[in-house]
Amino acid sequence: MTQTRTAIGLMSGTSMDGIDVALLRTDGETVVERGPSASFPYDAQFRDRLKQGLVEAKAITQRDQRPGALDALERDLTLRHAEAVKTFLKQNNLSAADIDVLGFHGQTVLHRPDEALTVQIGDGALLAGETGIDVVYDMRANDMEHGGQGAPLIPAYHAALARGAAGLPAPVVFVNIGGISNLTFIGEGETLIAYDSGPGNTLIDQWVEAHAGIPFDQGGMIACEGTVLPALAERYLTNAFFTAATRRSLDRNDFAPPAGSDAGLADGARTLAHVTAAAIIKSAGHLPQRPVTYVVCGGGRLNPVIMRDLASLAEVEGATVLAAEAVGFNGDSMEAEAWAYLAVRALRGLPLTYPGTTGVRQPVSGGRRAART
Ligand SMILES: Nc1ncnc2c1ncn2[C@@H]1O[C@H](COP(=O)(O)OP(=O)(O)OP(=O)(O)O)[C@@H](O)[C@H]1O
Ligand SMILES: CC(=O)N[C@H]1[C@@H]2OC[C@@H](O2)[C@@H](O)[C@@H]1O[C@H](C)C(=O)O
Repeated sequence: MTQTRTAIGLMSGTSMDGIDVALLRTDGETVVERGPSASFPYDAQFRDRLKQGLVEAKAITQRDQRPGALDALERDLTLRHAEAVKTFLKQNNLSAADIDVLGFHGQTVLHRPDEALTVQIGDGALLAGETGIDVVYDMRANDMEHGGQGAPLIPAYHAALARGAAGLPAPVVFVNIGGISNLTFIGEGETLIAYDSGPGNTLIDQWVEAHAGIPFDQGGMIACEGTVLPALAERYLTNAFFTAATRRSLDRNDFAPPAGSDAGLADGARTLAHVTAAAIIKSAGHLPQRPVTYVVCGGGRLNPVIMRDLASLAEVEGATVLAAEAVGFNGDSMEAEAWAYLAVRALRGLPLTYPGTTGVRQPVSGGRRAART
């Protein structure tokens, strides 16, 4: 029998809102148990440092380079993850000895799949030393080295969840609406197809930050006061990303927010919420079959304006949209759970990605290991 391991996944996503932590018991194939989860938000000052880090990362040509303040940022980001792990363990009456491995995503500061360059800052050895737990990190690189897009990596976990959830009307598509959105199609015989589907919340976040000084449009309160501006929406939805013959993964900066003169605050937020929903449906048009069910995770599912638009666009195609919770999953912690799952797969040398999920030449494992000291 294969060993069931207890893993903690750590995700700092493209929204740069904080660290999601989740515990998972798994053998790397079956999800034996989804455990507790928590979020540790970044303060405004640290978010600003991360944003500055994205600017400095543009100078990177080799993935181990850390120009400007990136070196210090990597260290501080890692120490914040270590603190998050320690607090999480304490909150759940656990000790380091109870955990077999940490799956550490780090923070993507640069993602250029066309140049086979993806950079996640995060020091695995430092995290292992600080927490006393083995770490698997840098899980995107090997996929890229084998011709993949380096993203998305969550599909293997979506497939495991779908296997354990009897009665989900198929074909099912998992949608993650984070800073960027991505989707995973699970068809007959576990056919797995996945790709980034477009801008998620990042345009909305940048828009309301610039024009209202707030980090995100909580509950879609601003968007629901506005009207969709069709010309502005079309500017995004006619981007070559949606019509290209092959799917490519996105960098946070691939889509820029509108100029201040393009819209008022509410109309801008409303239009961008529509773009988020319409981008998903448009991208789903590249799938071999129309989905019957969309299961939505990520922070975007908490914006009712996005969810309403997504539901009405899906309905036209005969599909139903469900928040992850409606089918018993946790939409906030799914990515962190996935990183726990992937870490255990990496320990077993099992594939993390497949030709259908990242375009990699053959299924490959990945990740680097750092042993506890
Ligand atoms: N209550 C809410 N109402 C509206 N939007 C919300 C709410 N909570 C979170 N969000 C949105 O979700 C975003 C965070 O989503 P999430 O944590 O899934 O992203 P991420 O993991 O950083 O991104 P990615 O999946 O691209 O790596 C926030 O920046 C915000 O835009
Ligand atoms: C390079 C990178 O960090 N990509 C992220 C980003 O955020 C969402 C989307 O773009 C996805 O491709 C990926 O994260 C998810 C968790 C993944 O790899 O599955």
